[in-house]
Amino acid sequence: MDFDSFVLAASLSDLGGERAAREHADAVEFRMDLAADPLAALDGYDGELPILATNRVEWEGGEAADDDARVDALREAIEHPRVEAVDVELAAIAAGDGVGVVERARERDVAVVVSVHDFEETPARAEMSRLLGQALEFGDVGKLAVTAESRADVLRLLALTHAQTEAGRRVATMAMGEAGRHSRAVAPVYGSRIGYAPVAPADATAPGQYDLATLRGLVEALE
Ligand SMILES: O=C1C[C@@](O)(C(=O)O)C[C@@H](O)[C@@H]1O
Repeated sequence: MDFDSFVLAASLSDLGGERAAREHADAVEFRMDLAADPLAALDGYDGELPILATNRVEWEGGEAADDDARVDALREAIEHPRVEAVDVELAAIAAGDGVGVVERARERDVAVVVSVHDFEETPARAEMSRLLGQALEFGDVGKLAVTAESRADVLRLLALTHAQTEAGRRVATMAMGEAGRHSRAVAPVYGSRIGYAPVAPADATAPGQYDLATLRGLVEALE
């Protein structure tokens, strides 16, 4: 996965959902933290879509405990031939335990998405810019998911997305929550490289997500 252009990822906790995702998605985001036996699921994967592996830690909105097992599982996932990208939290890199994942991904030629989530607010532009700058020191893509409370929040995120893209940086941005919902359709217009969507609305992995078919339709219509 090179993220040269927009990638729509179907967020799945069960890789069996790939069949239903195929029609609209470019990739699967496998939420390992939400799966019962993620490494066995990877071994049994015979889908068509490439996999972005995420093992989201609990303090960043996921369900994985913050222990060695989480990071070890991510490292093992990288060895799987269909895993073409891996998500590592910037905070995990800063803490040190994410560094080995990035290094192994580099050795395997697996793309690295370094992510930051803010479940409270949309920070000031300078702060968002700083976070993406740090993420891009380690990742092929810097991903920033913030929480919007107003249209002004979304505008700030979109303006930043546009500026980063114009400067040749690969970023993925989205505003979580109701007020930010439309950002998921509009941010790709300004250069955001990744969108995330569940196949069915009930399986949303973040607040404000559209279902996959809807997001594909919106992104296509705005292209
Ligand atoms: O980091 C992200 C982005 C996301 O939080 C979203 O807002 O769509 C959804 C997650 O599944 C994914 O890992």
